[in-house]
Amino acid sequence: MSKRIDAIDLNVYYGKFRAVEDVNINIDPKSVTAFIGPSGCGKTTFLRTLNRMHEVLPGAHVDGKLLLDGDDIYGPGVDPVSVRSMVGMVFQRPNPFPTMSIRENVLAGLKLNGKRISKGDADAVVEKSLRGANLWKEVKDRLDKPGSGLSGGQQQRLCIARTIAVEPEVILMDEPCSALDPISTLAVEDLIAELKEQYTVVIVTHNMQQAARVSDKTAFFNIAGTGKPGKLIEYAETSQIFNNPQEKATEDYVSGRFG
Ligand SMILES: Nc1ncnc2c1ncn2[C@@H]1O[C@H](COP(=O)(O)OP(=O)(O)OP(=O)(O)O)[C@@H](O)[C@H]1O
Repeated sequence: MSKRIDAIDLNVYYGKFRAVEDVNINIDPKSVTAFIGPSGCGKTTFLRTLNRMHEVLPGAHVDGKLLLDGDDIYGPGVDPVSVRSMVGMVFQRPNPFPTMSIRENVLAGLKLNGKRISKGDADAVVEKSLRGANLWKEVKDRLDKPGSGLSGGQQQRLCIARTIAVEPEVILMDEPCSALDPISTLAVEDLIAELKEQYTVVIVTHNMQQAARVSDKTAFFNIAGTGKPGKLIEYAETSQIFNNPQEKATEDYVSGRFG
């Protein structure tokens, strides 16, 4: 339930504009990897290539290879929908479906994938996913109430439960705590530490303390100037990136000298 990711010479475009240039990175299964870097350096753009979400925009495309346990997700005949069921995504703002109950929200991804399951199996998926998202105890007595009635932090954990319910191999998180208060942030960070026991987790964060707290490895992206592509500058153990970076740009960024 956890796959390795290898990007090989990956370039990412919006039409003719190359937003991210020549990324080579190897991400281990059952680990947390943080993407950091200044605004506009392509963190989110690159993250969205990992489950083929990037290409849903008109003109957006990639070249290079993106291997999931050795299989190129951009290979001929690969169905992007099946890629997205293996590689789930959690967004910046919690986005539960507002008219659906908590229970329906957890099951929404499965239904979208066209899976038909019995009530008993659905109950088991709901409980397992909410437990996996550290939310079960808080909501078990109100599963039929709207998901939108939860706090922001609970809603984000509900979105994580919805992601887990489809049993992905990889979970991508795009600034998952940026709309949350510190206590909810801590709950999601604790959860990320648990998720890596089963999944490959990749998180974009602007919060360097958060990257230092939750990730095993950190990738620092940078951009030379407006209109230039973002590049992966340095990728290493998180402790090395923060305590002993090899590149001056990394050191300047993590020490707060720019960005
Ligand atoms: N839909 C789009 N169409 C065209 N260009 C885009 C689009 N989305 C992003 N870009 C451009 O791609 C580059 C990378 O943007 P991206 O959002 O990936 O950076 P980021 O590092 O995630 O930034 P931030 O930290 O501000 O979220 C930027 O130059 C941005 O303007």
